[in-house]
Amino acid sequence: MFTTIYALATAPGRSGVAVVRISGPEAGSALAALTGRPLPAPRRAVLTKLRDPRSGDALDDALVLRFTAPASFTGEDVVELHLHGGRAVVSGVIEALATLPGLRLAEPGEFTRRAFENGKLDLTEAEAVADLIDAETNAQRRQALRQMGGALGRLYDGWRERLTRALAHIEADIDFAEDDLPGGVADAVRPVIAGLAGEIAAHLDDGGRGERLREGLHIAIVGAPNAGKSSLLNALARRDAAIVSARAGTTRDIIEVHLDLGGYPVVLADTAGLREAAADEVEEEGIRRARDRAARADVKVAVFDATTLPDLDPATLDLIDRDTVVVFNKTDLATATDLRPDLSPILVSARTGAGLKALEEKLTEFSADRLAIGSAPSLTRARHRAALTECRESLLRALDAPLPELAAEDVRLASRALGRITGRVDVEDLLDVIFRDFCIGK
Ligand SMILES: Nc1nc2c(ncn2[C@@H]2O[C@H](COP(=O)(O)OP(=O)(O)OP(=O)(O)O)[C@@H](O)[C@H]2O)c(=O)[nH]1
Ligand SMILES: [K+]
Ligand SMILES: [Mg+2]
Repeated sequence: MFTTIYALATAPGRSGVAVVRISGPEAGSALAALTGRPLPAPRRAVLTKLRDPRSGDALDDALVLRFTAPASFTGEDVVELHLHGGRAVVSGVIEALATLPGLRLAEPGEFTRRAFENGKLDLTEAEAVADLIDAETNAQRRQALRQMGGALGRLYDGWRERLTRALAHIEADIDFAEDDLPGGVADAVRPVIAGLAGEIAAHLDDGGRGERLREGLHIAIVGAPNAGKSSLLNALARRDAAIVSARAGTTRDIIEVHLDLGGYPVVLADTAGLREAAADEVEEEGIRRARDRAARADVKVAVFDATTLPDLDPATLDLIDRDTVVVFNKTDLATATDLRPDLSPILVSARTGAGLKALEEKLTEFSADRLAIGSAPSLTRARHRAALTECRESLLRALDAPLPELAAEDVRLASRALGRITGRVDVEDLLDVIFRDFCIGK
């Protein structure tokens, strides 16, 4: 039997309204203890006085709402207290709840975990709840909502069903086999397994867009010292995030800002200027980090100082590849900027703001290309990727198995790997890891 848990479900701090959520068998009696009145009808908001059950002290005039099991988010009896969002109101109610028997403060993610354990959500849907709460851009919200609606879970469950039928087929073959039957997987099942292995491979081969969309596209600004990288970062972020100075070698650490580019999440990084002769070991380390970040970035912005044209910094030129946007900066000072059309440079001035819109549009284009989600749901977590890779490997082994018994075992393993993604098979060991990422009250 579950204990009854409670927590502030809204962000801590002063607010217009704060919601305290209670879930478990004692939720109703906790509400009665606070109001001193009979329980209101389920799903009906009622305005009522809340009092400390020990002292009778008035705590708030609150809107209260209850849901009865199993028709609630967690599948248990649930009470929501919509309080005035003052610190003393919230702490008074939380302290009053702590004195009631059978109640305790919820752990991070415990409400959602209970929803999973009570069969209200599969694991991919539970993960999507966390993603929706964390969503900062439109594209992230769309992906989270789709997954929360069960799109990903249905895809994996559908695959699992096909495997279950294939397995039944193989097992029937084993049971009814004549002695002289050829070994391995029967011809009827072979295309089913091969087809599924192919679909999983295609699903895995999505360039990681679902995972990237959750985390943001990593864009690194690179270039020679004083090219104006930090100035450009500040202009794009519309705030003074990085120090700008006329001294070459100003930036050492990586400075990150989070941007919303046309609905796509981007992590834009400013880096140390690249040069051979670093002034000291700190700058040297900065340059090492810059190169490392450039190598790991999804997209690079290579910044050149337009006033030195036609000379272009060779170290920066070296980094240009198909994932690079080339920028000529300081065009407010330069006259000849029509050089090197082969690089398709975007002409900007971080100082005047000229060309920044074109640069933003170009980066939005890159983001859309790498993050846009198609009609099929994309996998969103390394956990899913690992399980799907394992599933596919088992299927390929099944196709090569010399005996139907061995093929059956591989198909069983494949099905188990899929079941662990949605939580259809035993996943007790995973739950702590998955729900650890949630905060208290979710
Ligand atoms: N006129 C003009 N000056 C610029 C422009 N962008 C940057 N600057 C100046 O160029 C100098 C260097 O700018 P930073 O943004 O610090 O250059 P950086 O590439 O980050 O330099 P490091 O961090 O040292 O590698 C500063 O004096 C800026 O004010 C621009 O578009 N026009
Ligand atoms: K500088
Ligand atoms: Mg800088």
